[in-house]
Amino acid sequence: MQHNTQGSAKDVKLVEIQNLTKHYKNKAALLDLNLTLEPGHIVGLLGPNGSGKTTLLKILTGVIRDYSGKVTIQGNEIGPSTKALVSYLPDSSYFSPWMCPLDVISLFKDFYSDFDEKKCIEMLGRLGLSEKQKIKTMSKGMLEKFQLCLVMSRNALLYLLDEPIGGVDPAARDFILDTILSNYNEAGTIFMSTHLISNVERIFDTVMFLKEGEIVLQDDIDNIRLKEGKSIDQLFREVFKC
Ligand SMILES: Nc1ncnc2c1ncn2[C@@H]1O[C@H](COP(=O)(O)OP(=O)(O)OP(=O)(O)O)[C@@H](O)[C@H]1O
Repeated sequence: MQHNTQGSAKDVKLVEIQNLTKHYKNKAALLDLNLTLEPGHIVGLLGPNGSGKTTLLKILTGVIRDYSGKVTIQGNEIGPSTKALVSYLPDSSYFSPWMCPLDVISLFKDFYSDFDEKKCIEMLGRLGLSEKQKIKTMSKGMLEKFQLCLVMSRNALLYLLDEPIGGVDPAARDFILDTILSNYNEAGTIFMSTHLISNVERIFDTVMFLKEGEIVLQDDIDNIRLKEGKSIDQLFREVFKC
């Protein structure tokens, strides 16, 4: 696998996006977006419905390819080499309903050299999930927990999590967030979208607000709280008041 070898490691950003624009037919979902992510951060990607969060995550994953602008991960344009660096939790399930976790784990083991099977099985147990329950019989929250176990069991450089706790009951949310915190590769970065800001903001060190495909705020969470004197949830409600 070819990875970028140009420039010093210090110069190469984990994620670098320049002038990214994505249209669906004639509607812009992302508009001339510029963004840099450094390793070792937990970044919240926040914005109202339809602001472009899923589109941005899908572009970084390589699922969406028809865009303009420059998008690189570790200096490499999005492609097979970057897919190996990225662990992606999509906003919906892509497994066959007849499969059980053990079937999917076996696929992940074959597909990703950085996948830690033992870690995944341990995590399933801690979250109270059975290795043999068919996907089609799982509730939305159970399936979300299972997908999260898979994604967090990779030793990736970039974790892209699209609304990871949307279907999880409130009592389990903190447990899931702690599962995320204690299972990611700390040399990497988590880039996470969520609408459950008050539940999740404690784990972010940086947040960005996306509005109609453009970044309208990006800052360190402590700076925001200091400058604004309010929580991220409160600020979000003010900025995006309907
Ligand atoms: N497959 C598609 N075809 C046409 N338009 C799309 C498609 N997917 C997304 N869009 C449009 O692109 C814009 C951004 O959508 P996107 O799903 O990225 O937003 P989002 O911020 O993730 O929203 P949500 O918070 O509701 O999940 C929206 O206007 C949406 O209608």
